[in-house]
Amino acid sequence: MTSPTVVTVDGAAVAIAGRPVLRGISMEVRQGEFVALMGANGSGKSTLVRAMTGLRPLTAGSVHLFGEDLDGFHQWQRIGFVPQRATAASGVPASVWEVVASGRLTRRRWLRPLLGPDRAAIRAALEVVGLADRARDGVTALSGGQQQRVLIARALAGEPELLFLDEPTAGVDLPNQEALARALGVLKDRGATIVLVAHDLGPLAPLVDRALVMRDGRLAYDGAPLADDAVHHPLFLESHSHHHHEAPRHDHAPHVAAPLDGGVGGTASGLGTGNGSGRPDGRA
Ligand SMILES: Nc1ncnc2c1ncn2[C@@H]1O[C@H](COP(=O)(O)OP(=O)(O)OP(=O)(O)O)[C@@H](O)[C@H]1O
Repeated sequence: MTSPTVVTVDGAAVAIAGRPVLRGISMEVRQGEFVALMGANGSGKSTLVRAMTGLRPLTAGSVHLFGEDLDGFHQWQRIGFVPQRATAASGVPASVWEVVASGRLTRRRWLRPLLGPDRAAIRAALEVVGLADRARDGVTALSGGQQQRVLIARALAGEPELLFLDEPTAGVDLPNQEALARALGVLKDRGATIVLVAHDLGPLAPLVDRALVMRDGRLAYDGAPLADDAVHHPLFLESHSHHHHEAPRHDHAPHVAAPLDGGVGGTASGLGTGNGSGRPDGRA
């Protein structure tokens, strides 16, 4: 049985200051999938995640979350989002507990005190990221990698069914990357759907069901996870020009074998497509 689709992007385009940044993006994410969104700097990964969460308006196409058009979407308590290069320490100094508790806001009634289930969810989220013993500490006392884990815990405290993370491992040391991978593994085991932007997968690699690789604002690959070094294949590197004055032409997109060429709508769920036939180097 196929799992329901939780994210559907259809013909999406985004322009920033008149410049096309995303073009012709069509893809789906199914319930319970762990999808890695990869590609070179500036290829449009963050913009796509922002478009999928309604933070960046589309200039064409549509995004549906849980089958509902983003324009009318209101079930935000089902969604978690950990933005790029966010620092848990920005603004007023707060304790680890307070930052994680703020992730519970979407589940609480307005101005009601934290209830038993809220406290339990916050404690559980801190356990998952391995910071239960640091709850009372100020976030500024933590390392960058630990702060990133606090942000993951904040997203987990909302008990999201669908979690977006933008480069959670960037600038994070290996032990913290491993802790993060464990936390995301717990979430995956609970059945959550995860869409994660990453440059290199590192310890996250075993969790990834499917990779999407972007190049110049387009999807260049959708299929079985790639080895980290394959993503640096010339096919996925940026074109020489960073200016996009010309109308995009389809024949500029790298030709990658199935599964992108496969199904109707150009999407492959990755369920049952993991035969390696979509490797950019053409090797099966
Ligand atoms: N707010 C903005 N204003 C102007 N240009 C932007 C803005 N946000 C993104 N861009 C441009 O859109 C393109 C895609 O950027 P985006 O951040 O989505 O790429 P990315 O793949 O996430 O890159 P990185 O790995 O560096 O974060 C880049 O050329 C970037 O300069």
